[in-house]
Amino acid sequence: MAVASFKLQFSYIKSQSNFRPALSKYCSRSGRIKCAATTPRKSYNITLLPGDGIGPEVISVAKNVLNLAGSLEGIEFSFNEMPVGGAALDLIGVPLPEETLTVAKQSDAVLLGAIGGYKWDKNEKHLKPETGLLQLREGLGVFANLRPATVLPQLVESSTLKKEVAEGVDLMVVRELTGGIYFGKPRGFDTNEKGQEIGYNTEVYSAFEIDRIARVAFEIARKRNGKLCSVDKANVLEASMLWRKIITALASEFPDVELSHMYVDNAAMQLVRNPKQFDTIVTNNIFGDILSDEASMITGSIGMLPSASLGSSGPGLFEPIHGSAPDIAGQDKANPLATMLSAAMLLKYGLGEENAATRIEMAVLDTLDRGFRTGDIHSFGHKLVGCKEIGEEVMKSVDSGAGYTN
Ligand SMILES: NC(=O)c1ccc[n+]([C@@H]2O[C@H](COP(=O)([O-])OP(=O)(O)OC[C@H]3O[C@@H](n4cnc5c(N)ncnc54)[C@H](O)[C@@H]3O)[C@@H](O)[C@H]2O)c1
Ligand SMILES: CC(C)[C@H](C(=O)O)[C@@H](O)C(=O)O
Repeated sequence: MAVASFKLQFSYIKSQSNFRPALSKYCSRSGRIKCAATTPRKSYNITLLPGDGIGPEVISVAKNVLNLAGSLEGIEFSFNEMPVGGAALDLIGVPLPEETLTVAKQSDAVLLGAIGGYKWDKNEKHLKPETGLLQLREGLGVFANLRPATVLPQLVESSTLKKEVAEGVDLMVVRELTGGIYFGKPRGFDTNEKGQEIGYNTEVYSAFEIDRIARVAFEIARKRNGKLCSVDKANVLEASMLWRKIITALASEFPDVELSHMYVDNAAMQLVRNPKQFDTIVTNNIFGDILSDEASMITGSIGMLPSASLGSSGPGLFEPIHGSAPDIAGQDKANPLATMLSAAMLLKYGLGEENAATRIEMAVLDTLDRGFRTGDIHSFGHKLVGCKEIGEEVMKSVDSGAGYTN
């Protein structure tokens, strides 16, 4: 089937032509979320953070695709590759070196692979690769994490859900990324009154943090299908009670958006029961982490889901939602499509280069149309290839402009 006919498959993409001006309107009103570059430029500095495990493998092919799609649109990139996570621990002794954060902050956008691995799992908290990633998100101030989950017609068979359940699923998880239990204090280890060891964390949200992520989510829902589901645990947690109160109060500013609320346990169940009921989901940091992994599997594989993390100023951070996959690292088995689609989000949300982004998206669809699959999305009758080969196939599709009509 022709790629062009699938141009609307990524509805988060479809909505972008409307989304960006809407975001700009939002920016000028509240000044709380970064707008992509307003003055078109043709030369950008990109910080590449390959990280650990399959991170370097997926970044290597995504970088080539980004470069080629950019060059076809007259865009030049200069890449600065910096260490983060376990790679930085091994090299410098900390999971986020100061220089990495400085270079990232000075760039136009940041593309990250993944961090983490068995080697560092027993490290103290401040020496864990994951701590480096959280410091990076905090340091860049990227509070809004957009995780689109779209079931592509080519991959319906790769979903573990029945065809009729998975087909046509197209949702966006808007995850709050710099607050909640990930960052809340007090936290730590101690001993209780019985002399037993304890570990504790704090789920805390200010009205300000809820308001700013909710505004982003309402704007996104408005430009998609006008449905926003706020997921919380307001039957138990005070932080969720405030979350629900603030979001409910905000709804009057968005009369065109149909707001609903759902407890997270029910949402987890509903996502596999009837995922098509969801359009845009807004939720806190930890629920968003879990629900987006769950949503990824509806689409066939966690190796398909990209993400964009945006703040009120400075560069955005773009990364696949998967981890470093130590079980397949170094074996050329990783699916790099999530990272390529993250590169497309970088072009679109981070730089305002919609045409180059569309070139990548269409090339991914064309490659799938031509039957190429990595192991995680492979099904009968398709060509099983590795990370490098599917990367080369996507490059061919970008080069030929298959499915791309400007
Ligand atoms: N953003 C990040 O960098 C990030 C996200 C999640 C986990 N992690 C870290 O990654 C490490 C491993 O975590 P995990 O195993 O829980 O999650 P994971 O996402 O790395 O892997 C889960 C499963 O999905 C598979 N998988 C993941 N990405 C894939 C891809 N692109 N292609 C094919 N298969 C893929 C893996 O092989 C594995 O079986 C941990 O150290 C964790 O902290 C990092
Ligand atoms: C590695 C970890 C810190 C991270 C998170 O929990 O946010 C990961 O699961 C993700 O979703 O990017």
